[in-house]
Amino acid sequence: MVDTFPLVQPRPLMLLRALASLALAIVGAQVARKVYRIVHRHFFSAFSRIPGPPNPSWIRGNFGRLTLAKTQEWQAQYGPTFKVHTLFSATQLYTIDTVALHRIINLSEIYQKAPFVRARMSSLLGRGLLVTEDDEHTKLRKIMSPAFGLSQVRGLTQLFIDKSLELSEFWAGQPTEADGWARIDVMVGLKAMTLDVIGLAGFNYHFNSLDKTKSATELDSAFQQLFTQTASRNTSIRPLIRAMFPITRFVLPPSKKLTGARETMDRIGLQLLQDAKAQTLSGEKDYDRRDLLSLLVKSNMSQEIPESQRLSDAVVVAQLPTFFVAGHETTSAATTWALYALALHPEVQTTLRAELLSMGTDAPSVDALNGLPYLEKVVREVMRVHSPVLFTNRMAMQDDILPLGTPYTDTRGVQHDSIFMAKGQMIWVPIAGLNRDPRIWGPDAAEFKPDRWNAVPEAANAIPGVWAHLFSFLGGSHNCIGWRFSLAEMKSLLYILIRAFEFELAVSPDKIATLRTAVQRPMVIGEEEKGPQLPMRVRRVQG
Ligand code: HEM
Repeated sequence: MVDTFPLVQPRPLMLLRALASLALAIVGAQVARKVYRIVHRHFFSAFSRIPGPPNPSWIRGNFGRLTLAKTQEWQAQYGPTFKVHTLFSATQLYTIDTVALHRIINLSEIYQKAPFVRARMSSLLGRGLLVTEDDEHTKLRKIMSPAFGLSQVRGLTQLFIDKSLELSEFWAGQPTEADGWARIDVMVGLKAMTLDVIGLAGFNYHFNSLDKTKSATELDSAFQQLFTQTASRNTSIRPLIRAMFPITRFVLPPSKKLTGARETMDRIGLQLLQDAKAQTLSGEKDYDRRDLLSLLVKSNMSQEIPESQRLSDAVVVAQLPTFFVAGHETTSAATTWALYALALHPEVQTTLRAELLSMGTDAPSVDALNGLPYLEKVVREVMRVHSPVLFTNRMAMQDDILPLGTPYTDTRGVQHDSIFMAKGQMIWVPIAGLNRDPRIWGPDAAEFKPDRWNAVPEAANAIPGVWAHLFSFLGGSHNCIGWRFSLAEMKSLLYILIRAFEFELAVSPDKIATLRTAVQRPMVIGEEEKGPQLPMRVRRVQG
C-alpha cells in the first residue's frame, strides 16, 4: 500500500503553520535589521571612519589593553576623541572632550548604563541605586539624598575619627625592626577600617574587622563574595552571557556561591531593616541612630513622600550591597594611594603633618577638616592623579548627534565637529583619563603636585564633575551620592594617621603597579598572586 500525503491539511494545523511562519518572519526581520545596523555602523557609517588604534584581535579587541597609560598614548596620537574595539570587536567611542562628556553624563534619558551591564550588576547587587535609570532612579535618588547630605556627614565624623584612632592603635602595636620601623601592608588595615565604617554608618552593623580577636561575620563573608565578583576583571564568562542574552538565564543559572551569598545578605538585610523601622516607629526621645539605612527609612516614611512614591522593603534592602560595594573599597583605595603619594613625596608629607599638628584637637569636626587648606590640596591631588575608578560606560539609548569641543579628522581626512551616535553605541567614559588630561593640567599632568591647586587652570572649569574640577566622582544625575561621606572619611584617616606616623615605601617604587580591576588598587610586581597590597615602612612620629 502506498502512503499518500493529505493534500488538504486540518485547519488548526494550517493556522499554526501560518503563525509560525509569521513569527519566524518577524524574528528574521528583526535579526536582519540588527545585523544591518551593526554591519553599517562598523563598515560604512561615519562612525566607522573615526580614527583609533588597530583592532589586534577579533575576539578580545583592545579589551585587555585599555589601561590608563595606553589610552593616554592613544590620546596623544589620535586626539581627545577616538574609537576603540572591545569584546567581539564591538566599537566604543573613547572621548575626553568635555563638551561631549557634558552631554553624555547630563542627558540621562539618552545616555545610560547599557541594559546588559545593569542586568549583570543587579544579578549581584539587586536593584540598588547604581543600576536604576529614568523615573526609578529619580525616585530613589530623591529619597536617598538626605542620608548623604552635609549635616548627615557632620554627624558621622566622630565615627570616622574613632575608627581611624582604632586603626592607629592597631598599627602602633605591630612589631618593629631594630631601627623602630614596622613593615605593614597598609591596604589591609585601611580596608578593615572602611569596612567597619560602612557597616556602622551604612546600616548599624558591627563588622568588627579591626578587632583581630573576632572572626569574619556572616554578612562580611557574603559581601566579600559579591565584591570579588564585581571587582574582578576575570570573572567567568557565564554571568556575562547571562547578562547579554537574557534567554540563556533559563539554562545557565547563577553560581551556587552567588545565590548563597545573596540569600544571606537578603535575610540579614531584612532583619536590619526591621530593626531600623521598629526604632523609627518607637519614637524614643533618645533614639539617635544616624546610619544611612535608618535615615532612608525615616525619609521613606516622611510626609513629603507620597504613599505611591515610597520604596518597598525589597528595594530598601537592595541598597545595602550597593552601599557596601560602592562605598567601601573605593575610599580605602583612595587613602592607600594617598599614603603612597606621601611616601614618594616626603616634603609634602612633612608640610601636611605640620598643618595637621597645628590643630590642637584629636577630634576635629568635618568643618575643621574642610578648613585645612593643605589637606584639601593633597586630597584633591590624590583624587586627580590616583582616581580609584578608572572609567565607566554609557550606551546611547536612542540616535543622537554628539557635539564636540575639539573636532576630529576622519580616516578620509574630513573634519567633523559632531558625531552621529546610533542607538546602541557604547561609550567609554575615561574618568582617570580626563583627570590627567595634559590639555587641561599641562605637560606635568601625571605628576603629583598639590600646589597646582593654588591656581586652578581655566580649562578645568569645563570638567563636568560634581566635586573640585575633577571627574573622580563623576557628574550628572548619576554622580557619586557618597562623595561628601567619602572625603570626610578620607580626611579623618589622614588627620589621625599622618599626625601619628611617618610613612615610607617598603619596596622600590618601580615595583608598584596598578591592579586593573573595577577599583584601581596598588600591587607589587612579582607578587601578583597576593592581589592588591601596599607594603610600607611605618614608624611613630619622632619627637
Ligand atoms: C573615593 C571614593 C569614591 C569614589 C572614587 C566613587 C566614585 C563613584 C563614581 C565614579 C560613580 C559613578 C558610577 C557610574 O555612574 O558609572 C559613583 C556612584 C555611586 N557611588 Fe561612589 N565613589 C566613592 C565613594 C562612595 C561612598 C563612600 C559611597 C556610599 C557610602 C558611594 C556610593 C555611590 C552610589 C550609591 C553611587 C550610584 C549613584 C547613582 O547612580 O545615582 N560612593 N561613585
